Amino acid sequence: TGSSQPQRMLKAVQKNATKGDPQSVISAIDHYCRNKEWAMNVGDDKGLILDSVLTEVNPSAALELGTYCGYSTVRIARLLSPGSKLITVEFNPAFAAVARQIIAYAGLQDKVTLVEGPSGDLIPKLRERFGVKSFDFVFLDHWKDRYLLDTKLLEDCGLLQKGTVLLADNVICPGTPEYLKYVRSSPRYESRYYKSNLEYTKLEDGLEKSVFLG
Ligand SMILES: COCc1ccccc1-c1cc(O)c2[nH]cnc(=O)c2c1
Ligand SMILES: [Mg+2]
Repeated sequence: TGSSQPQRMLKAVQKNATKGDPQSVISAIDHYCRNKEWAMNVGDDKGLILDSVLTEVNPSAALELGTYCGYSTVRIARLLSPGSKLITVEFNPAFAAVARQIIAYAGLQDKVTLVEGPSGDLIPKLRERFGVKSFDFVFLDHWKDRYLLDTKLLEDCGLLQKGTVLLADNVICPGTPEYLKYVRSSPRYESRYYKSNLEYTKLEDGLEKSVFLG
């Protein structure tokens, strides 16, 4: 049996990036996925929007749903202020194993806690396990049919506070219609669409930024 795509991505990072240099890890993954093998990282186009929203929010407690190989984990963690933390949740153990190595290669392991398991089971345990009061920023990039369920779960667990920013990937492709309808119609959210491209393609995709109003 040969290597998996995540393992090939890790090899590309180890070959082409500089240990401890997050930007080189990001560039190595983007180069590999654009020129060798497409992969479902948020990518460089949408990544610039993620960077700008992240910089604006400057969260002390951030949550990512859907780690995959850790590309957006590295993009987020590299911009966190000292002492700020990112918790990232991944269901697939093979993805998590590669992500841990890519996050460590970037030198960001002290800012990131990777938790393996289903988001629906883990979200209610984040407070007791990690002492999280609430999140300032949430990046949704996992199963599209979990976006709305997990958003409601975060609300019900009191893990969102007035001003918390939710940023959702893939709201056009593959698409998250129920989630969009909810955040755009609920009086509890102020929502805005950032048009972009599906990673490494010319197809449309975008990010939806939704501020929780409390
Ligand atoms: C497995 O489908 C891959 C794919 C194929 C065609 C179009 C989009 C996607 C896609 C793109 C993404 O950024 C994604 N992000 C997170 N979880 C996903 O399942 C996901 C899927
Ligand atoms: Mg995505």
